[in-house]
Amino acid sequence: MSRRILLINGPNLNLLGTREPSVYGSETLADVVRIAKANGEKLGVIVEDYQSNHEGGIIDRIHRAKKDGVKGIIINPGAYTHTSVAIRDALLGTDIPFIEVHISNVHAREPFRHHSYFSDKAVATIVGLGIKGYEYALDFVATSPKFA
Ligand SMILES: O=C(O)[C@@H]1C=C(O)[C@@H](O)[C@H](O)C1
Repeated sequence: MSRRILLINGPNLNLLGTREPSVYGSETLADVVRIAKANGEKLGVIVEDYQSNHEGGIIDRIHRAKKDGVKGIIINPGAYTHTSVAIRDALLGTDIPFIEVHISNVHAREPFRHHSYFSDKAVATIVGLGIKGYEYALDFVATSPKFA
């Protein structure tokens, strides 16, 4: 059975394409999802996608992923990166390995963006590579035994 991978994007990432293009680029979230699903086909994995501006929705989706047999999560928590113990706990509580992705280089931005509640528990973090970061993450999640 194909490996199931969940792509989660947090708040304001639905605005990609028009949101601060100098920081986040001009591609849309639909572009990110389309590319991920196409690459998933090539890699022989099933890519599910979810975006929410609400912390509880993200938590509930992570809980459901466990039940659904998702083997890996690629998550850009958006601003919740810097605030959400609750989403951290959902990932730890379901024990699904994950890669943290940020489109921008958060370490080169405002100090409050330098801390993540996720990075120490992530298999890997990819920051500053634009939406390409999602592609690199999927390549790894689809092929690494860490997500088998
Ligand atoms: O670069 C990104 O993808 C992250 C996206 C956001 O929405 C910000 O709140 C984060 O601080 C950075």
